[in-house]
Amino acid sequence: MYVFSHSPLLLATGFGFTTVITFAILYRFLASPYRLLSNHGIRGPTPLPLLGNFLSINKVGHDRFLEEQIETFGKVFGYYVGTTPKVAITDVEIAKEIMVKEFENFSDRGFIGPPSLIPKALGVQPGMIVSSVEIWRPGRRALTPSFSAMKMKLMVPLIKKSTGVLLDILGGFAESDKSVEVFGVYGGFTMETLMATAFGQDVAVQRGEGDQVSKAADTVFRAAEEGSALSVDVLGLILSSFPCLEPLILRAVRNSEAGSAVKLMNDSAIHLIEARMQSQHPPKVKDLLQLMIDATVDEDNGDNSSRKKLTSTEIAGFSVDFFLAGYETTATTLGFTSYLLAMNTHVQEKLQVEIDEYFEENPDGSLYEAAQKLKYLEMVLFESMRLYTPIPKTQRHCYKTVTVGGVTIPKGADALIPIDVIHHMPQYWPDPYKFDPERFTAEAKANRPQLAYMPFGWGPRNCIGLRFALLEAKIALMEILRKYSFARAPETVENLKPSTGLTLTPKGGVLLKILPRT
Ligand code: HEM
Repeated sequence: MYVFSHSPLLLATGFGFTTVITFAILYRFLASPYRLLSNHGIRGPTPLPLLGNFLSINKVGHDRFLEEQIETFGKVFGYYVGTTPKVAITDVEIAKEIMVKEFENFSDRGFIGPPSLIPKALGVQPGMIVSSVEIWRPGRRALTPSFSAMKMKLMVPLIKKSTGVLLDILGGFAESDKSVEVFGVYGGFTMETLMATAFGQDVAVQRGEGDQVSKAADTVFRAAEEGSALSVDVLGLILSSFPCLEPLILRAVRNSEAGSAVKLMNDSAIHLIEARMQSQHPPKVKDLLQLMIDATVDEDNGDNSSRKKLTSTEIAGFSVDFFLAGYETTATTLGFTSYLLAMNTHVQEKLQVEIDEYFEENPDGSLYEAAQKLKYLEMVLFESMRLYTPIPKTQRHCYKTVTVGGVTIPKGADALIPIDVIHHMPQYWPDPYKFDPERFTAEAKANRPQLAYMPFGWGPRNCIGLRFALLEAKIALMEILRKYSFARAPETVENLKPSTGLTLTPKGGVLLKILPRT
């Protein structure tokens, strides 16, 4: 019996059996997270253990992957990045319920890649973009009045000042007949504007002059331009499947050039804010920084009984946040719009007629009024942001299993709203890749569901800088187009292929000619 039970055959069989059982248990363990969505009736592509659908996403790109799944599964489907469950929502009514009606259950964005890690890695106060609802709510409540239409009027002199420098720079290209890489030029412009407004720093960034802070800002800008070695999807995969690696990733963020630059910006902002708080002489021109210093927030639950000021650390977190959220998005909006105007000269001419007529009829008209009144300018900008959506995706983390529009979204899943995919859906946008500002007449807008267009997101957690961004972009375009026209350069590519990360950027930039208007 003893000898029999230890025969090599039996040993081998026993070993094989144990191995099979071990693999079966391991597979079951590894596959278990992937039952969440199907258990709630959400269909989607088959995930692989640990990787989820990462390989398919990586192979064709996130956008193409989403389009393929819509073809197979319809407007709502589920997939996994690593083990993180995602429910992609391209049904605009369901998106609206998630972003507005069910907001309390979807109040955070959850993990959105590198930006989520920055505050944790650097030990700085998170701003609004990545903060959880407890930090976000009082901050947003305190700062919303700083972005009101009236307060935005105060920003005009600062925006105008950096627009003046932008005009000089473009004028230089017009004179020399050299092609200009517009994305780089606009990056300098939006950075200088944000340095002046959100950091209270008067630095000639566009002229290449810079102090420590603007150099740090430039480092962050370049890091974003070059793209992170760890993409949003790769980081999502690593952290969901191998959470034990988080300390390593945090260390990498801390030691990166961009990480040190953000830390420097944050620390300098604290220094500057504290100096301003102690000063008896607030600045003559109110900037965003001063509005934040002046802002107050309810300490109790909204009964106005006691109000407190934001601390310097909190304000610094918001300043850095506004910088990160505001400079590249507005710069790329201006870049893509300039490209589209160069490629569609009839639109550019119509826009110039609108601008010229307005200023002929209102020789003393303010830039702020003009920005509100010029309808075609807004139509052009809106269509540009539809075609080239600066922030292609947003998301909301689900805290409690809930059924919206007949779809049950399980607790722990991210509801992903692919704004750019919605912006190209043929049922709302016939011939979706055509540039056509007429899609934004009042009549055309009334015939579409509201959320078919949402470049600034939607609901209580939409873009707080919306008014600021539109004002800045409109002022820059008005001032440029009064003096110059954009034109194709020999290097201008016919079909721009932008790359999609957290923001949309054109690979290799865009070269255009600047022509003086006669
Ligand atoms: C054309 C320029 C811009 C575009 C297209 C844009 C777009 C967006 C989008 C899509 C979101 C996410 C909204 C959502 O999840 O529903 C967002 C959030 C945000 N944006 Fe913008 N943005 C722009 C400029 C700015 C500027 C200039 C600032 C600041 C001065 C800014 C500050 C923020 C902040 C702080 C958030 C987070 C809001 C929150 O969580 O409450 N953005 N933006």
